[in-house]
Amino acid sequence: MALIDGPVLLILGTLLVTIILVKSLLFSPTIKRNGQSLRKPPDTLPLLGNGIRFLQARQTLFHWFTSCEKTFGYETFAISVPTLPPGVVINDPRNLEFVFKNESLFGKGEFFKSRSWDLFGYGIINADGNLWKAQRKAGLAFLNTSNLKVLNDVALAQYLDQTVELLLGKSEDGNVVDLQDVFHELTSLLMGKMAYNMEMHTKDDFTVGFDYASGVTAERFQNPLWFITDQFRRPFWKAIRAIRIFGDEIVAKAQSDKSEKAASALEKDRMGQMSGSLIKSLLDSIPDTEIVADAALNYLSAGRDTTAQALTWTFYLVMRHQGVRDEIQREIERLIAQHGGFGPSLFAPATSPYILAVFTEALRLYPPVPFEIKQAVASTTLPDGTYLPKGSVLVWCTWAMNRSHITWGADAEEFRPDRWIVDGKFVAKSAHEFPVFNGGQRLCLGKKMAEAVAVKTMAALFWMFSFSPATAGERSSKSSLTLPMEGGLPVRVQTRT
Ligand code: HEM
Repeated sequence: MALIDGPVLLILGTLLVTIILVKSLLFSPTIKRNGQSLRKPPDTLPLLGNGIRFLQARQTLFHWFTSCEKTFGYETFAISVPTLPPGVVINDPRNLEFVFKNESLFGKGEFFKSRSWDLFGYGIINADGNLWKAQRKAGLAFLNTSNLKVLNDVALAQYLDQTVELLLGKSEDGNVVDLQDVFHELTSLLMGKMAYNMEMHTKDDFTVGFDYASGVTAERFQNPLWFITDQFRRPFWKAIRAIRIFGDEIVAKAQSDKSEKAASALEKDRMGQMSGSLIKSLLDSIPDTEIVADAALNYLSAGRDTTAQALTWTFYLVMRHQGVRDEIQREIERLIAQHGGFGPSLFAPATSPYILAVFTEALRLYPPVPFEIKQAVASTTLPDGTYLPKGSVLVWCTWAMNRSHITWGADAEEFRPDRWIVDGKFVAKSAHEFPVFNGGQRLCLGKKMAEAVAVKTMAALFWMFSFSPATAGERSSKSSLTLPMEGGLPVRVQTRT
């Protein structure tokens, strides 16, 4: 579905043409390579540039970036959208390595912040400088090695038992179950308890509102007139209000937890001691509770939605590849045989190379954060000689980079987990070749957590159940800042005999 249609498109079109004319009179782009202008995608229009293309549905845009990558290979090319600063798309891992290594030259920038402000506010996704440092430090404390062990071995094990119970019920009554919902419930319970000491569910008003607001925010990056059109989207402002109220509730709950007697902490079990440790760290290091609330909401979005979506795409792909399913089974059986039984700490990224490879390969084809946008804080030159004036927008499309034939070979579009295995071991790629978790100083803080949660969940569920799709055909993603599956993933589930 296109983002805008009918008469609205006509009015916006007229407005756009006016803005373009003014802009082209006032501003001439100066992005160059070796003194020459950069090549543009073949369908670039005079004056409108790639503006119309960006109004199209998100999935169509992914395909467009992928076809541009096929046309240009690693060559950096120019894109232009009316009302926006001049921009480039990079596909060469060398250029991305430069961006990751020179974080101070490429900020989130006004382009990103202005669009995501309503949703992310002062949170880490939007923050630069000291505000970013304080939130990152609190996150590092939450995700330290001993906490991760409790999170995986105790909390996840408990919530996975609940998931298994639910699926057992579905296997008995033969009803269809939406696996995306199942995974979202699992990660909501996990993040809610461990990070905030709260019970959170996938159908909570906050979650539904956040999902909707994320979709509208994503469309802002495609619609150059978002600041006008969004004024009339009342459901969006309602959702934003609900999100803010929930942020305040998280902080209020943490403050009241904090004022409980310190002595009671000594009596708690390991899970009790870790519960709420992210929000505690945030409150300890940031005096302003408004910022703490934003930080808490950002962490929730970063940690739970991405992981649930990644698991959904993984199960979708495995259901379509019986050979991969069989290989997962062999790895599970091998580990169980080695250890004499099924235990919660048996399956981890380090012990289960093939399961980790399956998850990583699904992330390659369906990266939960499919685009990244930065803005040049100062004029700079990329390793390939592209000169970017201050303020230029720099985009990389992880979705397209992950399908590059140059990086991944002729079978880049195929789901082939074996590409990650060498001599029986999982071999990772560098962040600039495989930017699914970002890189440099802003490498995703939850990478290890996501991988550990995924491996355990896959092992537990594939050991117990077989899954088959309840609907035919390919699935695609819906509009969002991340990559939720449109319509969820309806499946039938059976216990394995
Ligand atoms: C498969 C799952 C995940 C994927 C693919 C993923 C991917 C990413 C990406 C691409 C970014 C950079 C976003 C940007 O700056 O525009 C990021 C940042 C971040 N992620 Fe993850 N993430 C995942 C899971 C998690 C989990 C489980 C957590 C834990 C709470 C987490 C916490 C964060 C945080 C705090 C940041 C901001 C880091 C910073 O700016 O310094 N992520 N993630």
